[in-house]
Amino acid sequence: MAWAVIPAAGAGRRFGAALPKQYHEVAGRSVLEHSLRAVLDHPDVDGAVIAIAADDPHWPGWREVGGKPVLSCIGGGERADSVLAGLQALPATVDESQWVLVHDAARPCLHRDDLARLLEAGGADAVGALLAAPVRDTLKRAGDDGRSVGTEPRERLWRALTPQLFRRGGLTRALQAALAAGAAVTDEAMAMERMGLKPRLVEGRDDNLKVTTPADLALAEFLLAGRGKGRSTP
Ligand SMILES: Nc1ccn([C@@H]2O[C@H](COP(=O)(O)OP(=O)(O)OP(=O)(O)O)[C@@H](O)[C@H]2O)c(=O)n1
Ligand SMILES: C[C@](O)(CO)[C@H](O)COP(=O)(O)O
Repeated sequence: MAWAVIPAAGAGRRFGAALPKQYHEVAGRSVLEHSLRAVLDHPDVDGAVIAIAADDPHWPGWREVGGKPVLSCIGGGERADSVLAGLQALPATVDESQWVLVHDAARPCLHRDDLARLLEAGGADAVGALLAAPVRDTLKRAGDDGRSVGTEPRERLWRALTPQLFRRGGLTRALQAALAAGAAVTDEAMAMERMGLKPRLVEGRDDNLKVTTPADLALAEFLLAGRGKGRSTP
């Protein structure tokens, strides 16, 4: 069994709208609600803690979604700070050894099959696991003039997605160590890697996109509407 931590305290600067991207509506629900329901829909997920911005006027104040408990906490300046705050806000009944799923509020298109495979593979792994997608495009290095100065080898390169699945205690300590060292960790696996651990890569769908710019919102709308308007991920 697992709990989820949903980092949802970002300002959405690259999205460039007054309303933070996690609160924009797609396919009948907010981006945040789709992302939350995508993890809560799994029978082995017991509840969620959502890290929101201080004084977030858009936070709906949910106490339960889909019959499962939803807690909230105040996030921090960086995503890692928000995730750590979420871990610390988990119920005391979620002990150190229990699995925690960290899933971006900005990833509403998580497919149930990907979540099921992550929970199965990660739950059997000593370290934990993350959804990721193999790089399938040629990668270019840009020069100062905006021109290609070379091609990067892409063999064995993967794009990290979320959810990422780690045990509460180990992830908490890894994030605390990274933040204390002033290390910029952009995902949970990176914090674990800093501790010398090797999380399992679980291949996920390319359409598990992170809403970052307005164009992503249109694509998320298309994907989610195609799965049934306003329903959880079928
Ligand atoms: N201090 C932060 C920064 C980000 N996030 C969350 O982490 C996820 C991924 O971050 P990103 O896509 O970078 O969101 P923003 O930081 O809002 O976007 P930007 O970098 O464009 O401002 C999002 O669900 C975002 O809400 C968070 O909880 N706390
Ligand atoms: C966690 C993440 O979504 C994995 O790809 C990504 O690192 C978030 O990065 P962002 O810059 O906070 O969007």
